[in-house]
Amino acid sequence: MMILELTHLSKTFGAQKILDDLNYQIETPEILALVAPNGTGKTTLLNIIANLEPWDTGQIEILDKTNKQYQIFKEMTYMQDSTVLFPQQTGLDHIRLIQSSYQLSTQQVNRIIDRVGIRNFLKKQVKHYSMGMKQLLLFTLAILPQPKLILLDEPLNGLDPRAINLVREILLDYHQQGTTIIFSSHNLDEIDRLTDNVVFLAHGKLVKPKEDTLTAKAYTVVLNDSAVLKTLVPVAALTILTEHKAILNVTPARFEDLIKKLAGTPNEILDTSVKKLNTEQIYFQLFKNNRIH
Ligand SMILES: Nc1ncnc2c1ncn2[C@@H]1O[C@H](COP(=O)(O)OP(=O)(O)OP(=O)(O)O)[C@@H](O)[C@H]1O
Repeated sequence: MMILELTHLSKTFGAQKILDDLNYQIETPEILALVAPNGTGKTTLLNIIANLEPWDTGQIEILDKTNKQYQIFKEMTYMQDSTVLFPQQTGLDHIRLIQSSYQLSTQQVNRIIDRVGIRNFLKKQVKHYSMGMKQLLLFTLAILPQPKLILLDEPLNGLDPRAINLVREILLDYHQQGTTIIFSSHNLDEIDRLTDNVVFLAHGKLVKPKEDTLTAKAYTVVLNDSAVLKTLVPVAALTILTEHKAILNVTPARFEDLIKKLAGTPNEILDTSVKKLNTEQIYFQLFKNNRIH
């Protein structure tokens, strides 16, 4: 069964092309992070997947059903931003609404409330919630039905480190039980803690960096005089750590070339370690000026 299938998806707002013949498939349960600069179209894409926003062309299938069938919401939930909450209602009112829509047992609901640890403020009206409290309520609402697919739009926003840890643990648990999680975030360190499965929305497409598509690797090298690298490596690709140690962001071919050039000289590279690029490094490669439009 296909969990999510996006086929030839396009969307424009005026002159701005948000999605451009985008194709993407998820076949097995995964945790997928969606990353792009502000205003690129992450929320728009999630809204379109949930059929809350019209799109121009293309098809979306969720668990082998078109997303135009409202039944998809039996198997999928979507954590949007806090504007979807009702300020006059309590947290508990929101939870009861989900409980009755999905016919969840009180035992299941209580277990999840306690796991997220939000019981102490559930009787307050949402208008009196802090941003983090709203986020935790929204998160609880999204996980309550234990769906097969959860979309989360910036779920970590406004959460303190303990809450972030908790959300991470719960998402990992759900994933282990077979739930697919797609979340957007600007918190790149947190993304790396949660998953190494990251897609970047760039030029209207979802770009997945694979080993062979990475144009650079980070090499940490030890040599006699690290300053000598300034004459051989583009400044932007070089971070000098100490007199003898530097980090190079260069392609494998360029690195090999450098080793050959320095071999047998007083500045021969004495030791090397290679690090896979983290999401932040890939982000800055893809979105050089933090803008793609
Ligand atoms: N209803 C709309 N009408 C016109 N333009 C819109 C509309 N909704 C969104 N946009 C534009 O589409 C672009 C993508 O917006 P979107 O909210 O999807 O970005 P995002 O990647 O989620 O951004 P952020 O990281 O800031 O949350 C933005 O330039 C935004 O101004």
